[in-house]
Amino acid sequence: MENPNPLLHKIIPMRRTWFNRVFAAIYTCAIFALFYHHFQNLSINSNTKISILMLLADLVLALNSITYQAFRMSPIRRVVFPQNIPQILKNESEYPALDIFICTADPYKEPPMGVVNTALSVMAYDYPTEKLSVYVSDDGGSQLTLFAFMEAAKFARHWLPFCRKHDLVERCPEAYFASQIGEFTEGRDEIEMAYREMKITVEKVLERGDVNGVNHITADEEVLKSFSKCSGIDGFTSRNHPTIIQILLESSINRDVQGHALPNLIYISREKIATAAHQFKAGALNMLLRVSGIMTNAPIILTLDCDSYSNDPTTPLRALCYYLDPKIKSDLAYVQFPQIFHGINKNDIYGSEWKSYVQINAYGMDGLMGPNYIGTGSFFQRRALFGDPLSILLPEIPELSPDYHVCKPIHDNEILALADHVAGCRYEDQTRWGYEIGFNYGSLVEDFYTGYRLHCKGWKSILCYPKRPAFLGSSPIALNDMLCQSKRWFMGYFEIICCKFSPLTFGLKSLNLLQALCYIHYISWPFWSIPVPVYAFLPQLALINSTPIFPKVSDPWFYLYAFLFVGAIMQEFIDYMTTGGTIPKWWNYQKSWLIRGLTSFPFAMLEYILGCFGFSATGFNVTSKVVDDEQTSRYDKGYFVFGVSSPMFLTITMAAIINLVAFSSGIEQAIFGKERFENVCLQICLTGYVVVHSWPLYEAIILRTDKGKMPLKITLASVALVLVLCIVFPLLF
Ligand SMILES: O=c1ccn([C@@H]2O[C@H](COP(=O)(O)OP(=O)(O)O[C@H]3O[C@H](CO)[C@@H](O)[C@H](O)[C@H]3O)[C@@H](O)[C@H]2O)c(=O)[nH]1
Ligand SMILES: [Mn+2]
Repeated sequence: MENPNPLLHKIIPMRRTWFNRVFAAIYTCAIFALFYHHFQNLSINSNTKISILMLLADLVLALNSITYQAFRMSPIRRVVFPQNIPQILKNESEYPALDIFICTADPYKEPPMGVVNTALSVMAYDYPTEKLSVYVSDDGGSQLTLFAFMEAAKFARHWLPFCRKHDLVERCPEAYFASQIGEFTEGRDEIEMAYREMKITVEKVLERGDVNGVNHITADEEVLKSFSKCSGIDGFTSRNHPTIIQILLESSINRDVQGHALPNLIYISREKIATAAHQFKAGALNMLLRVSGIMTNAPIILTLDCDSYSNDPTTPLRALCYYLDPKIKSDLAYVQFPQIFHGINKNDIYGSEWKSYVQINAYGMDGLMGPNYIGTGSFFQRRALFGDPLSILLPEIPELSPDYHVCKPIHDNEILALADHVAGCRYEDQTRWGYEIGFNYGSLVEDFYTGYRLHCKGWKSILCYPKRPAFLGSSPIALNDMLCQSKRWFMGYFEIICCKFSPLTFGLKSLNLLQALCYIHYISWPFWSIPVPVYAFLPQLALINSTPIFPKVSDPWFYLYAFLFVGAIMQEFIDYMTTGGTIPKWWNYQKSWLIRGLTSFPFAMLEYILGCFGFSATGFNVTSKVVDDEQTSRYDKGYFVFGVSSPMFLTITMAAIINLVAFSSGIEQAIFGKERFENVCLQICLTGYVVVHSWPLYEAIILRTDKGKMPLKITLASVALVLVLCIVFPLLF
């Protein structure tokens, strides 16, 4: 007999929880002891300036470590059983509709073929086709992206049946053709040829920067019409143009080569004028929320970055395992899949996996109110973007309400006119969009902020972490790109700390305490710009000047320092290794924190402060997804890619140099007995730790000759600045 309530999901608590709790208690006590020691020191020490700086640094580290424990109080893992869904949903028509949002912003940083691949991979989902709608938002307002999508719509007619026929797992064409070399699949050669042809055409057009003159375009009148919208207007730029909506595929009309329905595919570039704030990605998402509301109004929405293609066609069914459970659905805002990247090198030299963020901490929040929203790979309940779980907040027009039933076809003139209206750049003026309805404005990490605000309203979220990654995205391989990306995030965190809804005030009141501590942990990341530079320069400069600043080996306080340092590192190490990490990756992740602490964090702080005084405008600088073969090969071999003369390289080069100097000086002092080894032991150990981490820098400064090495300008400037520091230090302290 069939089970009326088949099992869809299950929770598995993690075994280490008790150990975590005991450790948290001991570690917190040790931190309090440290501050006792600090204040004792302040009252007797002659060198108060150094002590105050060290105290400040330790305060930030303490806040970070204590809040870090919140993630470890009740971590859980979950399992889903999508194979049981057919017992509940007997017909395809019973499946809830799914609207998929893909955002892109610049055809030169985000190559249209990449965006097209993402779209094709989700159009081919194992899900009733008539229920799928893919909406592409193009903030670049580019005819090149539109052109690529017109080609993709034609290709989809072949690609979707091909995936279905061979039951492919890999449904992103580029990834499929790259992975299956040598295997025989019937019809593969033909379809690969069609794909390559499309790719060449699109790339040629991109190179020329213009679609006019491509032979088969001029033949098609419909196509001409939409392009004339893009380019026929005087002064048309990506920042100044009317709304462009192009229905590329309509499920009720278009068929694939086997006569099956195709999903809806709609291209939209919202209206832009120079004087209106367009709110970056959050603005784009809200526009998509409205346009999709008018056209299909699906109850479930998947948001994707242009580079996160689907790596598993069953993903929507996994999300459905939660949305089909009425007990869970009532206050479930989103099901978050982790952000996993392809193309990261073997030992992940930049720590780009963000393992603690993506995996370890996410399991921890999942046991509380749920993981934070990370902008991509998230299945939202549309209703959650309108008010709290108990009371719905209705938008200005009834057609935008999450429970409105659309009864006209997409191409209907009324629908199109209304869609055009709600995509207008003045539409949101004097409305609650971006503040109480939809995705939240006010932070460069709109994703994090939106998830946080939803949790504050009482919504929950769930982490779905299947073995096979559901999505794969791209991650920067040039160090400067990576640092600029983190800098943008940290500026976003600053905006959140300082806003009216800061987790430090509003969050603590509205959330469960542990969940609030998790959010505080993240928003306190930018303050790493205090301890890392302090610990990277101060003990070193003091060592060069033979000034001991930590307790000596015979002092009992020495063991406290040792415990705090080793304890923190070991906790991370255990977390890392028990979630499938390797030792080199863990080591590099440590390094990445030191690097960010000297670059992205302080630069974000500086830029944020300058911004407050009106000296710099904060903006969403899109991360480049262009693949540079030369850089990639260097990165794949495990080398840092410097190359450009970025000011952010100055601080890390300075730290590398000064630590080397201090380390040699410390060893010399110890050997020649000027300062007894036990007095400066901790300083020498710390300096040695940084020196070992700085190896890639020494290599890039001295040994490398390739284009990715450290520019000579940066090295010379750093040496000069280090000299200045060495001269100034004895005068100041
Ligand atoms: O004005 C804009 C700026 C960006 N985007 C899109 O936003 C996405 C993310 O941009 P990206 O440059 O890749 O930023 P990342 O830092 O890699 O993105 C991470 O961090 C962002 C918040 O800073 C989140 O929105 C993303 O989901 C998350 O992957 C891309 O698809 C862009 O096309 C827009 O649509 N409009
Ligand atoms: Mn990205």
